Amino acid sequence: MTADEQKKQVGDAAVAYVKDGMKVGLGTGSTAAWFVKAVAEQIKAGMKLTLVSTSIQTTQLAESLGLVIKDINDVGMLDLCVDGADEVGPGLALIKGGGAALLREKLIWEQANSCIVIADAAKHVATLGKFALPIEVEPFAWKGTVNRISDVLIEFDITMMPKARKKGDDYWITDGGNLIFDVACGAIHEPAGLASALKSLTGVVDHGLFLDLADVALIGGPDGVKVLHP
Ligand SMILES: O=C(CO)[C@H](O)[C@H](O)COP(=O)(O)O
Repeated sequence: MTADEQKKQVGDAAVAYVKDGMKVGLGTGSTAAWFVKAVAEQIKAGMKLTLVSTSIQTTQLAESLGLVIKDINDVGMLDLCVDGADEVGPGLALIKGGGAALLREKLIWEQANSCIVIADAAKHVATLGKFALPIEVEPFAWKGTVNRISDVLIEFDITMMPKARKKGDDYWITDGGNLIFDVACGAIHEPAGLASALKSLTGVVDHGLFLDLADVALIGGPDGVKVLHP
């Protein structure tokens, strides 16, 4: 079973958690895209949902399928958010942001009563950190911010320098107008400590560690979908 087949498998499986009348957050990325397509099928079949999106990319996909995306500020608390991840670790600690949507994703996740992460089997790991940790940085005075990030990383025995994400020759700019720096951590032994240390830095808008946010993980694989809880 290919990774893409597993992504479809979990995107389709997540629809079982969606009930008529719910307010639902749509994640970003190739796995979440399968969920968006499955939601579009449900709506075509008559289900009524209020939808919000975690990125311009997802909004464009949803609208191309005929879905209506509401402004998050007009809908209050969400019932559910379904999104992909780059790594799913112990306790459903996650690395997200491979698609550079981590800030809007985290905002939507934190405004949802329940969050489901969907991923193919390769994303399920024993220790977070093989996937480079994305950090979203305010562009003004970014060099100073990156120096402060490097100092924090050293405190956590991470010696790799943050690397600016680029699109061709240009810096990658997020939907919110910020830069992304990726850190090849290797292994993150203290995710909670690292998350709060990074978040405390002026100039760091947010980072891709999603801790204590996922309620359920659906992991794809040849033997079917595994359902994990923290
Ligand atoms: O966090 C994300 C975007 O910011 C994505 O959910 C994550 O990168 C997984 O993407 P994919 O499903 O394409 O592997």
